[in-house]
Amino acid sequence: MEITFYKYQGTGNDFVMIDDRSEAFPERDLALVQRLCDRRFGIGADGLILIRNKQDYDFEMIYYNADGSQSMCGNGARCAVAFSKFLGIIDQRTSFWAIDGAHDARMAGDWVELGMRDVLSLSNTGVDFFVNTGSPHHVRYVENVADYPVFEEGRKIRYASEYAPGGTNVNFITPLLGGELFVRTYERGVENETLSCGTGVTACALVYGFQNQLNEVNIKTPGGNLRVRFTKAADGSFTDILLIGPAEQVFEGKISVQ
Ligand SMILES: N[C@H](CCC[C@H](N)C(=O)O)C(=O)O
Repeated sequence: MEITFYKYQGTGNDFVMIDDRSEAFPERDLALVQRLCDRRFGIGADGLILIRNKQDYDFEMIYYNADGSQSMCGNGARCAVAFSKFLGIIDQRTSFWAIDGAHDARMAGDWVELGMRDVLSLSNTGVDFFVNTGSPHHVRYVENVADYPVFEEGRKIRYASEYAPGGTNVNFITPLLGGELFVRTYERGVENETLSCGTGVTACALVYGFQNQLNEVNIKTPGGNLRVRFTKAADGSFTDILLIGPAEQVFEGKISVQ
């Protein structure tokens, strides 16, 4: 089977994107997903995204982590919107379907403004925080995230019994001067630090915004800068959440697989 794919990246979180409106891709073949995401034996990516038709929506995005597990992916969703524009499925605005439900988004030049699902509440876990922004996120403040052992410490929390059996993503944050946050993330399903995590920076922005009476947070990640806007309700919930950032097509390719 020959597969035409497009490689996209959103602040260094990278994805194999496939126009699968023909539904030819074997969506249960997780070994194939793992192979395509393998950085030595395949194309190489943090995840793989299928674009499919969906009644009542412009498209559906099906996201796989590199290990074949599925979740919502904020950076991947931004790339899916840019890819759908490239394919001519959408123009400037869209409503699409993902594993956590419907999302609205709009193109803003090379950036994408992605509507995230409402978040009902943050929770405390020890001195840390937990919030689900379409995928689960543990959030920990650290003294200097630039020098922090993200892989080692992130892995411990990801596999902690409190999160069994599904696990969680893990974000470490250090506030910078000027109200910006520096975030580094250990990602479940990639089982490593990624250069950024969209649902992760959204989780961090909600935690920081809640504590500092903000409704917009600029986030620095090793892969680039993102912005998160939201409305805090009196009941502790968050609505009108926007994840704003770039999405770039890096290259197009074909790959033959058995
Ligand atoms: N690894 C995450 C999904 C991808 C999240 C990340 N790539 C993003 O941009 O949101 C999980 O399994 O929950």
